[in-house]
Amino acid sequence: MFDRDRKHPYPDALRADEAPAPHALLAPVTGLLGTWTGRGHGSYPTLAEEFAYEQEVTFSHDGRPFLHYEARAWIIDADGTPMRPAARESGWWRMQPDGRVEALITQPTGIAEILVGGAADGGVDLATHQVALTPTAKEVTATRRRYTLTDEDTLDFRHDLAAVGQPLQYHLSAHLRRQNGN
Ligand code: HEM
Repeated sequence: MFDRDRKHPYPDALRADEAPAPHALLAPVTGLLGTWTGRGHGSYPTLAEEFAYEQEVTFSHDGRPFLHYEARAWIIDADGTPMRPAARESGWWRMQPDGRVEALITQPTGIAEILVGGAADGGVDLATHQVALTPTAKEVTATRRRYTLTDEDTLDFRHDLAAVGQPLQYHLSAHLRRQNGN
């Protein structure tokens, strides 16, 4: 049985200056390591209303040349009070030479995305390579995700979406701050 108290022999690191040392191929993305939180807005032509949300995003690594990515969001009202849980996703960003990135991201809404792109100058730009859908998932044909480190503690995020018959266009943007300590 899984022993919750057992210390994992290969824990993930949330910072570049803690063990294990980041793999050399992580160099273009070490600035992303850690936990980020902040607020964002979203809309889509098929939705009656815009929405505001709060999000927590974590990037970690275990010394190998990939990041573990985890994000969860919840809808908030105008005062910032949580209204209901929203999107969750997790995945792996496989770093290649020259800052190329191959990402695999899955969502509980039945969507599995494979994205390719690049990391350079404090920014990551990922676009759909393939999308796989479970039989009951909404139709998603493409996404584009852009992350920009505006300084070492501030991460801007924009997510474009092609879904339910609509062309690729704005779905979300958020302004995230690094959580203290990581
Ligand atoms: C921070 C992350 C996200 C938030 C807060 C968010 C929020 C929302 C909200 C509030 C809706 C309206 C339906 C509802 O109330 O549930 C929606 C619809 C939708 N979202 Fe997102 N979303 C996020 C990420 C994503 C991602 C990553 C994808 C796909 C890759 C996606 C694809 C869609 C689709 C396909 C719809 C349905 C549109 C329609 O049927 O008209 N969303 N989203």
